[in-house]
Amino acid sequence: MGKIYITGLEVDTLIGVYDWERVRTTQLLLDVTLDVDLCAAMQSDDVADTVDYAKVAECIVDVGKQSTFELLEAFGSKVMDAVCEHFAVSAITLKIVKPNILPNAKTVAVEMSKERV
Ligand SMILES: Nc1nc2c(c(=O)[nH]1)N=C([C@H](O)[C@@H](O)CO)CN2
Repeated sequence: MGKIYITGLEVDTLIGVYDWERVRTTQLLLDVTLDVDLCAAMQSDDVADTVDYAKVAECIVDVGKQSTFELLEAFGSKVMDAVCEHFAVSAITLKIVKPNILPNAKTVAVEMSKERV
């Protein structure tokens, strides 16, 4: 086994509870950790034998373009479902950072994880 990380992935999406958040998209920053079997690619040096992190990033950006959730939790659930559906990961951990949204905090964030059943 092994892990693949994507950090600080910029994802624009319509998200938020309040009316003022729903008139334009917000940029979120995502940290993604994927549990992946890396053994084949360690031997073959072939991207076809692993999870291509560029394709995962593309998939997540697409989810953002298509989503209109209120809560980070619901958006995160959709992201994890999409990654587990399209890629050979045994688990995913996702941290979603929403910067500059509270007047007295730099960022807010939620973290969640999902294991393939
Ligand atoms: N646990 C959460 N709390 C809140 C969320 C959220 O997504 N998860 N969102 C909001 C608002 O949309 C926030 O961005 C502005 O106050 C509030 N609380």
